[in-house]
Amino acid sequence: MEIPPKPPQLLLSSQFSLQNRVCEVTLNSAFLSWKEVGLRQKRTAGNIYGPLKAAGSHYVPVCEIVSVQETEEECPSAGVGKWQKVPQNPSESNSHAFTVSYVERTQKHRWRCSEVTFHCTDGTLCLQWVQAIREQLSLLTIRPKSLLVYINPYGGKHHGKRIYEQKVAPIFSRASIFTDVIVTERANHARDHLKSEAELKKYDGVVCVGGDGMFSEIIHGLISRTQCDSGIDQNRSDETLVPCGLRIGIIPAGSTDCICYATVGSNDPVTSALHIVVGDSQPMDVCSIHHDTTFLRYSVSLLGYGFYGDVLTDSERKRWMGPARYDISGVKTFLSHRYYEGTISFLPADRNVGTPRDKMQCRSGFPKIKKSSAGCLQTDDKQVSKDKEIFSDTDTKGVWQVIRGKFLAINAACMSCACPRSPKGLSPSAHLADGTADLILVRKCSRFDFLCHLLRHTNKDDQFDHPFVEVYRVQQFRFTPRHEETDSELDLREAEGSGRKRIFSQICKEHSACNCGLAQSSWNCDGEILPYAAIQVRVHCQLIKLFARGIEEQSIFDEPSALSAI
Ligand SMILES: CCCCCCCCCCCCC/C=C/[C@@H](O)[C@H](CO)NC(=O)CCCCCCCCCCCCCCC
Ligand SMILES: Nc1ncnc2c1ncn2[C@@H]1O[C@H](COP(=O)(O)OP(=O)(O)OP(=O)(O)O)[C@@H](O)[C@H]1O
Ligand SMILES: [Ca+2]
Repeated sequence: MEIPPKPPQLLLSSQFSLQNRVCEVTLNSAFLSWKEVGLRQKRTAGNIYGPLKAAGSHYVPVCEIVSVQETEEECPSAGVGKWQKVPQNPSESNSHAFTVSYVERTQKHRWRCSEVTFHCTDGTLCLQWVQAIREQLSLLTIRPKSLLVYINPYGGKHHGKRIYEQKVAPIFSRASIFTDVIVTERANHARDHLKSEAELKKYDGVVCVGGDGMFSEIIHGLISRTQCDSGIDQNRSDETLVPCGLRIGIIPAGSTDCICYATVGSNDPVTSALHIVVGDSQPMDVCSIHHDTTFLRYSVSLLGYGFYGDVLTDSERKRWMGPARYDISGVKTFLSHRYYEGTISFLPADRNVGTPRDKMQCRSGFPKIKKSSAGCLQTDDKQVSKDKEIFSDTDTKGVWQVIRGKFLAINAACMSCACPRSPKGLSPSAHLADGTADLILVRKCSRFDFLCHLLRHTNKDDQFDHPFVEVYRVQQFRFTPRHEETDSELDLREAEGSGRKRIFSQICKEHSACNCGLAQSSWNCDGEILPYAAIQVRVHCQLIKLFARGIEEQSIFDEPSALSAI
């Protein structure tokens, strides 16, 4: 039998003046609330974005209070018309106040730091309230007290430093969070510092101010450090990696900001800062990528060969353009319409984690998938080639599948990859922490068809609903470009019934322009180019944690049912 939750314990209740109106203010272990005295209570859902309101009542969850401070009262100085500070000593003054800063939800999953100031004539009462609220905040042990912050001054539009100083640092200081700030001086500065120098015991989390590339540096530093400390060899693709202890916060200041957008729902620095302050925690899957026995990189967002690899390769030469480089290179790559041949082998995920075609988007508070079910799936390394038509629930479990073909794009998304350019992302139903990635294969098709597919990244239509697009939820996969294919993979191509003569393995990087089928693309790994085309990829369930909570469906405090529970 489920034990009903204890009702919140009433801690304080007093009358204060708020904007020249008398309010009844109440603090219990769950909420700070206030309502105007004399107003008849009518229960309504109130403002859909604001704190919970019921006809003049306001409820702020204690866990969303940023801070509380005694406020220096100001009052008009007689005759002069100037405002003067009132002395702090209660005997010298009859006006006292305290200010509560709290999270307020606005549109598009954005959070703001709002303030409410309560006034009264009793200084001791004010002090009592400040202490009581602070005591409640001190019970929230999930909140970080000390953070290590890395700022990339050259990410996105080069605004990282300014964004941190003007929008984020004041919020951290209001929440009494201690910070050590490092402005990076070169690429990989943050990664190398985290890997070997940083005194991680001093901190409750690491914050990166920058884009996906900067986040990638942070996870590489933290994951490598954790494996090194635990004696794990990252070059072994079959190793079970040790999860990182420290949470990571992302202050978006990059060009795509996909990881921030897909885990918070917006790319707004203030929202991210507030998620850090309240101590949110969102586990996240990470892919490890190997070339034979060499570890290459980790990926959390997009691992893309073909189209997205070519966009990135071209855009790197245009870094000076800032975020616009991706659009220019995108159009150029689209027009070149290159396809690439190769073999994809993959190990399908358990069916209990859903499919990429279901409409179950990853949202905050969704039933969490237990790590054991997704992280420790049994694998059967038998290579069996099958066509997608004969896949079924029973015969694909634990069995490697092999697909050969000509592809415009091969994309693996460990999460939705939602970003301002593509608000639903590359795989709208991919989950942040289920131990799987969605493998999207876009076969050779006409330019027009490919454009239709790309357009669906920007609207509500199903981007997988094309005959030339296949999508699989996988735990592991490997890719072999055509010139490195083994005899059995080439046999498979012959078995496809093309009837053409077998073409022997041949390295043909120069053929990128002639579209003869021997061309080789590069992998775009979270915005970095991988040095090999032949790779093995494995998803590690919940290897890292973010200061985030996933995208909120809508404010839970907007629900009328939530009101009756109070
Ligand atoms: C017709 C409009 C179609 C628009 C389609 C937009 C789809 C955008 C999907 C973006 C998915 C991003 C996934 C995240 C990747 C990050 O780890 C990585 C590092 O930050 N960013 C990129 O690689 C940056 C990748 C940025 C790719 C931009 C591609 C733009 C394509 C434009 C094609 C236009 C065709 C027009 C024909 C006239
Ligand atoms: N001080 C620095 N000088 C030069 N490069 C740096 C510095 N600090 C970090 N970097 C590198 O800059 C690259 C890009 O940074 P970042 O990800 O912040 O911005 P972006 O590429 O504009 O955005 P996005 O990755 O979202 O597309 C990262 O790969 C990082 O390694
Ligand atoms: Ca996932």
